[in-house]
Amino acid sequence: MSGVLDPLQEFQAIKAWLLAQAKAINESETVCLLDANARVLAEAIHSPISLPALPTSAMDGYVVSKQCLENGFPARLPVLGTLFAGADIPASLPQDAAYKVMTGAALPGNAGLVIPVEEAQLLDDYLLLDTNKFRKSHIKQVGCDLSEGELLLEKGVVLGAREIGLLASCGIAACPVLRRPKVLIAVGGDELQSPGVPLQAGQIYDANSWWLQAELTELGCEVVAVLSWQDDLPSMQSSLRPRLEQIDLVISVGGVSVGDRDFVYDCLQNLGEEARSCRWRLNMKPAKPLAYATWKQNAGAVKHWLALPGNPVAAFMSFQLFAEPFIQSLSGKKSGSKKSCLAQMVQNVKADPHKLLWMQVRETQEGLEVIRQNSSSRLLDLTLADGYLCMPPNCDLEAGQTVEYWRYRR
Ligand SMILES: Nc1nc2c(c(=O)[nH]1)N[C@H]1C(S)=C(S)[C@@H](COP(=O)(O)OP(=O)(O)OC[C@H]3O[C@@H](n4cnc5c(N)ncnc54)[C@H](O)[C@@H]3O)O[C@H]1N2
Ligand code: MOO
Repeated sequence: MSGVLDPLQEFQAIKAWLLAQAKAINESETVCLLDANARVLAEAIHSPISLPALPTSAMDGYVVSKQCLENGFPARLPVLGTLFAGADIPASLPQDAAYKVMTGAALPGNAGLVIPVEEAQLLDDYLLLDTNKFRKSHIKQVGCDLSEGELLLEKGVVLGAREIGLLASCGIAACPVLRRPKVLIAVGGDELQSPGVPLQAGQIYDANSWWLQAELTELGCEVVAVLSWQDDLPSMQSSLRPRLEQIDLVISVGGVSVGDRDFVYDCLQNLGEEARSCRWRLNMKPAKPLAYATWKQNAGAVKHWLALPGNPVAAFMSFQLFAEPFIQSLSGKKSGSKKSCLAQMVQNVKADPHKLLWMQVRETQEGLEVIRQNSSSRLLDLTLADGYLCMPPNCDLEAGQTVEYWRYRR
């Protein structure tokens, strides 16, 4: 793909090709509403009931029948009792009397008007209806919020508080959701040490498996295991192979470049006869090297491997640009793509003459500010940033210019 296309087109083409490989996992399970948060709906859901199911008072007040209203005003009506939410409903309202009524109380079919307490005139326990001023009935008619059979949620919707509330309001206690993608995290390098353990000379702390677990959990994946490989191919293969049966996706970080001990692509090429693998060195910074493989395991299940670069910021950007949308597709999410925002630049920023740059940006009162270092390893930049923007080669940015950027989830 490279060589013919400019860096932005090349990036877009690779991303589109990768996303075309990520078919939604087509297995579902039923979960109760409490466990449905952040899950992806496996089927469209229609309302089994109308809301409200009966005419209902929208106010605390007095209710009179349609016949009362036809009788005309002025009228002086005795108040026979009170209708409460959840209590028994009279079969019909009388034509010459009123009831006191509370918000949410179901009403008989011939209810014509609810007069809110604040607007009602009472004399000696009689309701006085002496004007024609009542413009609103304050009665919620059957199905005015939802009618039976109405589409509530489409397949692929990610369930959150609003969706769960809607389902609960229709009496739905459990719903079908797609199985979460099962992901294996693989990081490696002889230099890696776990946080919490003192470093030996030449060692560094493993950062990648940690942010990656946080990202994957937030995206609704099941992280099946976190493996750390040593820098030799046989041990890498022997630690990974037994795990491949039980996963949908491997995300590896590191070992994908051209170093003497970068064995990840060798691993990708040895995943079985039907395996297909690709590697790229994109003309961009960060997130230059990338590799991908897909293969079928014994039972025919399709598996994927996304190999991201080891430099932590490069890996993080590679995750944002490729892995996150890939996982959204795999998860069957209806609207997986990150929405962009617009803002005005605070300062001038020089583009690279040849490469596409992904720049970390911070939102300020004055506008959008670029965090200038654009380092592939400085994780501090990510914590200072609110998002990132794309600078194609030679496309300098000027102060005051409106630019598109993508915001991090938090
Ligand atoms: N001759 C070339 N060398 C390099 C190129 C190139 O095009 N030609 N590309 C550079 C770029 S860009 C990147 S990005 C890196 C990617 O290399 P790898 O994916 O093979 O990653 P490693 O070599 O394993 O590690 C790179 C760097 O990141 C540190 N690292 C690795 N894993 C972790 C981790 N889990 N937590 C924290 N830090 C980690 C590792 O120690 C290295 O410093 O290649 C360049 N080289
Ligand atoms: O992607 Mo490397 O991606 O510049 O550090």
